[in-house]
Amino acid sequence: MDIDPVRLESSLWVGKKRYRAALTGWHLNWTELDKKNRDKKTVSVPVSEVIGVEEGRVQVLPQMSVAEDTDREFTVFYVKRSSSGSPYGLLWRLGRTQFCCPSRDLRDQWMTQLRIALKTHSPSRPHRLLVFINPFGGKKQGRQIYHSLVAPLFELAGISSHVVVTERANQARDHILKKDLTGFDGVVCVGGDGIFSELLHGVIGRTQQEAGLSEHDPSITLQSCDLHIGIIPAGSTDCVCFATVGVNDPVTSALHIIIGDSQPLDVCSVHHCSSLVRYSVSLVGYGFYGDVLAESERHRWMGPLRYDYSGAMVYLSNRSYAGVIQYLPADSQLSSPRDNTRCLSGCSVCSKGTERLFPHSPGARSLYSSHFSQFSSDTEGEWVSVEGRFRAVSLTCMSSSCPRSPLGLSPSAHLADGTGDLIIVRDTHPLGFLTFLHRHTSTQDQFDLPFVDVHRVKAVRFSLPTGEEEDRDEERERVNDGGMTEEGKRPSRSGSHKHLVERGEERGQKDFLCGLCCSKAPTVSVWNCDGEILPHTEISCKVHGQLVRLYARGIENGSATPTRKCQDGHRNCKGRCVLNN
Ligand SMILES: CCCCCCCCCCCCC/C=C/[C@@H](O)[C@H](COP(=O)(O)O)NC(=O)CCCCC
Ligand SMILES: Nc1ncnc2c1ncn2[C@@H]1O[C@H](COP(=O)(O)OP(=O)(O)O)[C@@H](O)[C@H]1O
Ligand SMILES: [Ca+2]
Repeated sequence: MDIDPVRLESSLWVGKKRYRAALTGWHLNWTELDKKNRDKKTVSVPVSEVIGVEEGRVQVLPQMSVAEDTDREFTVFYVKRSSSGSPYGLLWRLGRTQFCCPSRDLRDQWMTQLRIALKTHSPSRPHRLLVFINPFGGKKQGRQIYHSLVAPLFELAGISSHVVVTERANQARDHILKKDLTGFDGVVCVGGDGIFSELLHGVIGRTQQEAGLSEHDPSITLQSCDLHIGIIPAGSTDCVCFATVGVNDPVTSALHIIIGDSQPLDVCSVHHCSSLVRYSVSLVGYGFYGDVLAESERHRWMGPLRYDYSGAMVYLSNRSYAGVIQYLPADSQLSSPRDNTRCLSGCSVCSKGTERLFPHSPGARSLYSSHFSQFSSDTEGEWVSVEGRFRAVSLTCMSSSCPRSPLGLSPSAHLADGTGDLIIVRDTHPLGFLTFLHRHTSTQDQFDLPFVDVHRVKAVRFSLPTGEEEDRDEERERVNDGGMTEEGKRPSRSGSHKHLVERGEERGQKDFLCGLCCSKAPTVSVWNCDGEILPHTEISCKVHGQLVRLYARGIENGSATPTRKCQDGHRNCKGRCVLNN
């Protein structure tokens, strides 16, 4: 049993009020005392959420400065939860309390003990970070967001950072793959899902290189990555941040990074023939989502609004595509995409996933993962095949919630359970499809429609129906031209973009406004892989459980995240009634 002794207790002043302050191993508490020494209200801060301790009365913004140092005062900075701002996740803010001690000696004791407690109880905090800013992401405010909101917090927490403002697409990915990363505890991006994806590819690629594993072999169990990834949201969709933190807020994310939170994340690898094409964490989508992305690339100047405009255009173009989907179902005893649960911080489904994946001590984790993970059984089971015409085919490893769809593409998906959710929207009339899309914006169940199916899966394959297979020469040409860089066949984002937009035009996707009046609709769509167009139509996907780690902790339970009504009509039961039955 852990013993949590009181290390220091004394009477301190905050402003004109007297407090009894106590530092235990795990918590810093201060209780207001009335004139008769009776307890009034107590503030309790876990040591793991203390950001920093400074001598004197200190302020941080606009820059760190000592307002006054009477040699008996010290200031404690900590995480303070604020309920305002978002109904979906808790905003974190920097709390600050200035204490005054009866003597300088006591002040020094408090400072020393607090700093020792921080070191002892927060061993996973980063000391040195490599930060990539995409100056063109979202509303182009990445630089300003980092320097005004994030850098002062890192400085306060004693984190040193090396900042790279990117000058081209893929610079962050290449940097992580090739440069010396000695001394860095983690990598951070300031931007959207695209720059995050660069970090994801860099970190996974580098880890496999160092482990001597080939990323191209779909049958291999990849090595999970130790280098953590942090996301400061400054992009257009910011889905990965929203789905792992619950809000898109730079200060909240910076505080999660500082305290060294750690959230494992499932990753889907996408292959074509025997080559890796890309990794994805949020969306691998064909049909509607692919078409929206292809169309939106033409309207980048609109910023984040490009997706709304393109979404409307693609909807009006009323398209469906023929295809053959094969999937390998996950164990339906463990969870289901329709069990009405939410993956929240400390999720028990994901914890069971961790036990299955890494049943031994943390030290044995990497050895175990490469030999015995559940994914040694990822090819076990019966493949199921579905052929038809589809409005949309989507695979997501997480809920993919974002401001546009606060509960996400699959509200009950889990961040780290080793599975993905496959959502199949068969061809239907325009009003039916509009109902499906519209339900993403409310708490109505988008899966409760006769033309929609959802399956929890370990792997998925997509091919064109016999007679409509992709032209092999065209495939080869695209791979050589746009999809990969020369070194080690790693996927290239920008190259593939332009090429695929052009290729899309050849395929009849000239302009959706034109598509509305043209009678000849294209026979194939493109794949949207976390906001990038893939250079292939026929792909196979495999989910790798907990392959990477983010500086996050999942969505905290305190937030009033609205859930769907369960089968018994309860709201916010979070599936408990279903699970209890
Ligand atoms: C009538 C109302 C229709 C509303 C439909 C809402 C459906 C929203 C689902 C959003 C899923 C988001 C999955 C995440 C994808 C991102 O990785 C990707 C790139 O983001 P970024 O790098 O920040 O640009 N974003 C998209 O592909 C946008 C999809 C938008 C679809 C409308
Ligand atoms: N300096 C740069 N110039 C051009 N493109 C860049 C640069 N840095 C990153 N990118 C690319 O920009 C794309 C979009 O970035 P992202 O940060 O996701 O913004 P958004 O969310 O607005 O799409 C990504 O594909 C990323 O690789
Ligand atoms: Ca998952």
